[in-house]
Amino acid sequence: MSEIYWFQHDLRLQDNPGLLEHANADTLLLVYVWSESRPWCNLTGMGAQRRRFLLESLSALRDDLRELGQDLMVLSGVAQVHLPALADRIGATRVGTSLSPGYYERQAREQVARALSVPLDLHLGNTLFKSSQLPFGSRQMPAQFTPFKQAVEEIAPLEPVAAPTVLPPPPVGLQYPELASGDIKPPLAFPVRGGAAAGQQRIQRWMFEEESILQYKQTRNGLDGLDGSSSLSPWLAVGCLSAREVAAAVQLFEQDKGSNESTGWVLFELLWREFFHWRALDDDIGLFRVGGSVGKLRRCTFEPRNFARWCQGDTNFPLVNALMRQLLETGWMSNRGRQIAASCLVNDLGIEWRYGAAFFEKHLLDYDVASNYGNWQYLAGVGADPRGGRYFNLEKQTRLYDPQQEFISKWGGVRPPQPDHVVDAADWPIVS
Ligand SMILES: Cc1cc2nc3c(=O)[nH]c(=O)nc-3n(C[C@H](O)[C@H](O)[C@H](O)COP(=O)(O)OP(=O)(O)OC[C@H]3O[C@@H](n4cnc5c(N)ncnc54)[C@H](O)[C@@H]3O)c2cc1C
Repeated sequence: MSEIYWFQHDLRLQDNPGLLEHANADTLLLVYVWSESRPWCNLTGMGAQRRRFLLESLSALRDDLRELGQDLMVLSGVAQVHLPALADRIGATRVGTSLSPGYYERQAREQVARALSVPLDLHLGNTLFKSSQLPFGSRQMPAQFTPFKQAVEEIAPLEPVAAPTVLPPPPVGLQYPELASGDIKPPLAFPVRGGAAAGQQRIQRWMFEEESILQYKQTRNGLDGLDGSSSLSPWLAVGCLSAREVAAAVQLFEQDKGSNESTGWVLFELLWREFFHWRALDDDIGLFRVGGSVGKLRRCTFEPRNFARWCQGDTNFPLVNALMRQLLETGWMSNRGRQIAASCLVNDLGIEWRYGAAFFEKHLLDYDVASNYGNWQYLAGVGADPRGGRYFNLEKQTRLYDPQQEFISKWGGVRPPQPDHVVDAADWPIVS
């Protein structure tokens, strides 16, 4: 009995129930299919730092698998071509993968399932809860966060499951292409490396050694560096860590060292992640519509020069320039930074939110379809925000979060002034 497990956003051995489901096969082929990002909103490809982090995560997973006598086949292209061909070649009786939100992810799964002559089994993904634990029916996911939180906050997240200690061997006679070797280094300003071990080390350091979690509520709005918040999202996004492991680590910390508002706030933020994940499953293509899943339109435009200036950190707003330069160099921006940069694009520059979301998608180390598009919709007032959008006054944000302008100065945010662009007939607002 030969089986295939298709890794997607779950690049780990520990707490991977989907992988465990295939641990009793006679032979097991482990595959990752790297599909290049689709061209979208005038953008193509993946930013250098995001690509580096993903490559490191794949390489670390492959090393972990090799210690168990297994291997990881990393293929470029589309899953619905590779997986059926491999399944036929090895005579697989079933293929498995874990659930990830997202319209394109669903389409890819369905195309694979149609092209296979054996079943495609779908396992628990990277969420705190499984769908049967949610107290609302599958199509009645709350539209806003507060009712969601109230409905789930008493439910205990699932316990993480241990990594397999043995795995079936891979089928014989297959070629494993070399992984591309990255020549990009992690930036000094945000020195994180992909891989499950690096993610676990980050939990250990931030929570248990430095106990920074105890001050999280006071420090989480900082703009720079690694330590204001957990910085666990890059590992969560590619699945080197599961949300259940992070929740379990916080609970262990609370048992050992005590809880306070800050420790509870990390769990609260994980619920935001959870909310956007379940919403994205419901919203499907609605996540990418200009008016969101509810079709709420706001007046906006697409002015290419202003968009280019925002992307390059060359606007008339020093704080936003610094944030965008930080993103370009490191693949990182703090939560407060993302809110400020997004508000600037949508409110100060009047540009359609999806262009900003697509730029974040390209560059963020922690790009996650549900959290990225969900947060952008929220900011733009076409998503889950009951207030119908957020405006962050840039002068006030600078006074509050960069009063000495150290962050602006570090990232070269002060740019020479530029004349206003001439508005021409091509600048009619987009209304649908
Ligand atoms: C415009 C915009 C785009 C965003 N895009 C992404 C994205 O692509 N991927 C992503 O993981 N997060 C995204 N976020 C949410 C948030 O900014 C990041 O999760 C957070 O900054 C990650 O840093 P951290 O791991 O130190 O988080 P912490 O503050 O330490 O929080 C712990 C965990 O809680 C979750 N979390 C925290 N805040 C949020 C939030 N607002 N929404 C959802 N989950 C949250 C994350 O998994 C995070 O790792 C976005 C926010 C905005 C405003």
